[in-house]
Amino acid sequence: MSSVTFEHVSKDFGTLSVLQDVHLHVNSGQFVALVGPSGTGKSTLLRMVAGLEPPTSGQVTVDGQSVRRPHASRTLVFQEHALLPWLTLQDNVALGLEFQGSPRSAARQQAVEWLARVSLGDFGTYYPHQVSGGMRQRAAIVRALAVRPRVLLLDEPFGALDALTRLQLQRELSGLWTGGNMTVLMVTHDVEEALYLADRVIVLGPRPGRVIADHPVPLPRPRSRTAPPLLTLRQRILADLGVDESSQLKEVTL
Ligand SMILES: Nc1ncnc2c1ncn2[C@@H]1O[C@H](COP(=O)(O)OP(=O)(O)OP(=O)(O)O)[C@@H](O)[C@H]1O
Repeated sequence: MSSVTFEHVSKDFGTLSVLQDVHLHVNSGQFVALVGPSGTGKSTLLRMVAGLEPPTSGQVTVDGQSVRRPHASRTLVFQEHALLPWLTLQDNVALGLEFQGSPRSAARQQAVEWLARVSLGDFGTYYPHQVSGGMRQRAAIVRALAVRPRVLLLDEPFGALDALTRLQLQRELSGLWTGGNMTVLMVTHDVEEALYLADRVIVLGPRPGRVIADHPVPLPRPRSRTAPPLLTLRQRILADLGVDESSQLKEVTL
């Protein structure tokens, strides 16, 4: 587990000011969700923690050390799964473990165990194109978890999935995270997903993105999605985002 701090972080792409003076401290072991309108720099913040994008000013630190380049202790999972198509699910998961120095047989055994934790125990020998989108995304998530990163960065990890699969994967991630000690930063457009999973929901305002609200979610897990405190928080977050409640959307995504 590691703490992550954004200290007065700003980011410009050419003349476009994307982030302005973002100040945020994420405690070691915390699960933080970032929500906000499209184009406010949420993915850019994750890429900065991953070491893929430097801030224009300010700094991003992990455990007090300035992030300068990618490191295996910080893993990024995208919306589009990034499994290697020429490897089976089992070998995809095992690969990261082998990079870390596990002997091949031990890595493959661990990969089987990880896949079983997300109901993919019977699919280890399948190639990515032979399984569904939800199954691929599950495999991508356990591939990231298997190497036991200190910081897990999730960029709309369930965004491309149908609603039912998304709910199922949210439940699985909640279970996996409770058992694994790591710091998680997750970007999502789904306020309910943020409230179901996170310890804290950070709201970014319109571009140039900055933190406009920071809501703790003081509920133990597993959570009921309809718990009254969550519904109250949801209303507050939607108000922060300027979403009109009268639209009566059953499931609100931004
Ligand atoms: N490498 C880049 N070069 C130029 N512009 C970029 C680059 N990366 C991001 N941007 C711009 O920065 C802005 C913020 O992008 P980013 O993907 O971080 O936003 P976001 O909040 O994650 O958006 P969304 O919610 O739509 O995914 C966008 O206008 C995007 O075009």
